Amino acid sequence: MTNDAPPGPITVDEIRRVPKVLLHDHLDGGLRPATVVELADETGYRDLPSTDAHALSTWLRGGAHSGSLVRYLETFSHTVGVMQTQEAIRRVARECAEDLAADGVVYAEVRFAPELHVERGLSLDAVVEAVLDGFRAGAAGTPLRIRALLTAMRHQARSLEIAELAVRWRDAGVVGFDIAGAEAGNPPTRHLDAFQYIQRANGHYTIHAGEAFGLPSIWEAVQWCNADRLGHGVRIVDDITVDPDGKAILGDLANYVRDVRVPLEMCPTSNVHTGAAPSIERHPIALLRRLHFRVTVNTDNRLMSDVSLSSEFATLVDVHGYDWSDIRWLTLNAMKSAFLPFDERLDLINDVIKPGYAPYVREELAR
Ligand SMILES: O=c1[nH]cnc2c1ncn2[C@H]1C[C@H](O)[C@@H](CO)O1
Ligand SMILES: [Zn+2]
Repeated sequence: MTNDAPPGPITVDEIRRVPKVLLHDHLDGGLRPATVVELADETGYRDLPSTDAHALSTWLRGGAHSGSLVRYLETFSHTVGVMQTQEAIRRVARECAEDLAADGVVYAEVRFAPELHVERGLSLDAVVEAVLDGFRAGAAGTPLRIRALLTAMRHQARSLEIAELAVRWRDAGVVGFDIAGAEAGNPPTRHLDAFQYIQRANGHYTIHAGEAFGLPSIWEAVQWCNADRLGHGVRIVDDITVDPDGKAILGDLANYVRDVRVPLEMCPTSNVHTGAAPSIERHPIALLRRLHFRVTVNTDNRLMSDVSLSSEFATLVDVHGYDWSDIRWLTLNAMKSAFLPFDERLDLINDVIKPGYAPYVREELAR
């Protein structure tokens, strides 16, 4: 319910000005196109499909909008290709923080796979160090608080090593662990030892699941691996049927995910590009939000999908009629689901997010 809001439709500029929270964003999926070109030149990376920033971004976006996760992932070889020195990684991380701050993001968890950045001899620790340095420099003097998640590639066998790395850097800006990459054929239980290691260390992890593969992947992530959150999780709708008069009937897994409030890191535009959802109009986010799953809205890959967090919200406003109350609800969901300590989450909710939406949504009427 919107009230006290300025008259007229909600614009992307207005959305940019309210505080937002981003839980699912890949560092190597969010470079500025000009930076890719400049870093290729500086680091001697010769395989770019174009050295013109505009043509390159068109090429990357064309490849990403393929309807297939595997094809989508192929575009990352070029961004990862230019992120093989500490200097380059530091710059990408700094610009990432600057771009998120300029978009009005007040809290972000940005993920990357350290094992992809060691082609020229960097150690895993040196990669993490460079990212955290860059984040600090980019967020300095802005309201943005930015943390890192370490991702292990699910088709590789380094997840335990990456989990150990995440625990080693936990007090310096790394707040969690993740697995990503081609989902089909690489189920979460392949990495059970890594998840259990994090759990024994009282850490947190999210798992990409229910994107390119369906309910068995979500079931494994939740019931075998104990995921704190699900990356995407869109295919949970396969466990929900809606009868002709609109009543939803949930299966056991969907009920469980909703009952224990497993956060869903939804990335609407990316899901259309990888074929996980047929269109924004028919994206499961509408049903899942209506059924009060713990839905959050995210960007996934700002470069490949040509989005920002503000533009994702604006798309939901345009296509699904979301109002300020929806945007606030989704933002609070994200903040509650962050891997930040409870007292810091509470402070951000009470001191930053609620006041930021106060001109648009009256607290007692918020849904
Ligand atoms: O949406 C995704 N699903 C699975 N893997 C992904 C997605 N977006 C990016 N990745 C992969 C490619 C990157 O190189 C890696 C680490 O950020 O994570
Ligand atoms: Zn992702």
